[in-house]
Amino acid sequence: MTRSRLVVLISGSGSNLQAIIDACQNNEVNGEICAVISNKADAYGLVRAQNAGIETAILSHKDYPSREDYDIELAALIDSFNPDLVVLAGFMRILTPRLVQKFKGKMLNIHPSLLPKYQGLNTHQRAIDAKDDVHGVSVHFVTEELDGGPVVLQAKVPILADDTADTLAKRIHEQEHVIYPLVVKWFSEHRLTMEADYAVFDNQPLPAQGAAYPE
Ligand SMILES: Nc1nc2c(c(=O)[nH]1)N[C@@H](CN(C=O)c1ccc(C(=O)N[C@@H](CCC(=O)O)C(=O)O)cc1)CN2
Ligand SMILES: NCC(=O)N[C@@H]1O[C@H](COP(=O)([O-])[O-])[C@@H](O)[C@H]1O
Repeated sequence: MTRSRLVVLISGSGSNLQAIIDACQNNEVNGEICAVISNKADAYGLVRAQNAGIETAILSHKDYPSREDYDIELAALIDSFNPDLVVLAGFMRILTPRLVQKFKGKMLNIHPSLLPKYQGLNTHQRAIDAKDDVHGVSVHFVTEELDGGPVVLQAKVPILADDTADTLAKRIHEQEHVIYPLVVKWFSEHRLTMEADYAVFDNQPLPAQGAAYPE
């Protein structure tokens, strides 16, 4: 089966990018990352991509007068790699409806909350401040509504009494690196559609290789 062409967008450390790089390199995912695009020149994820021999591009939003102008350029850059899937992995820019519509159904994002709770930023601290006992992470399709697209897979993580945003984020990151490659794998095997509702994993043991995806 032809490998899915992936373009990954980042703004920072790129640990989710690294998880997907590793999953592609060990053939857990039938995909190849054609390019990594960052809006930040100092994103460590660019180093991760270069170390893996993956083409990188920097497109700074600060170089454009408006969000629309930036997204026109970003859409053209993404398109130039002819992706089957666009993966937002810590990409910290809100995308305009025009760009979202161009890639709708083949653009995923990972968000550090159990959507629809805590859309937006600073989710870990907000969950702690609300005295929630459970938090988590969601992989969802990207739509015009910020963090409002159909959720594909979530992982739940308990909030411990002595948790800080940093200690909670560390445990959430661990689950991110499990579920994001899994969802990318399902997409590369043509098993996902925006129209379906998928299950939520309560961090149960993940399906055996090749098992059916959520009922
Ligand atoms: N149209 C959409 N765009 C984006 C989505 C989406 O679902 N629909 N997901 C986000 C990812 N994201 C949370 O998961 C997110 C990223 C960035 C922001 C934000 O407020 N960005 C600010 C700048 C913040 C900064 O530079 O640190 C901004 O764009 O002005 C909120 C949520 C990606 N885009
Ligand atoms: N709103 C988007 C958002 O906050 N995404 C979050 O950014 C981090 C990126 O880490 P990484 O650069 O190490 O993959 C991840 O925790 C991801 O959930």
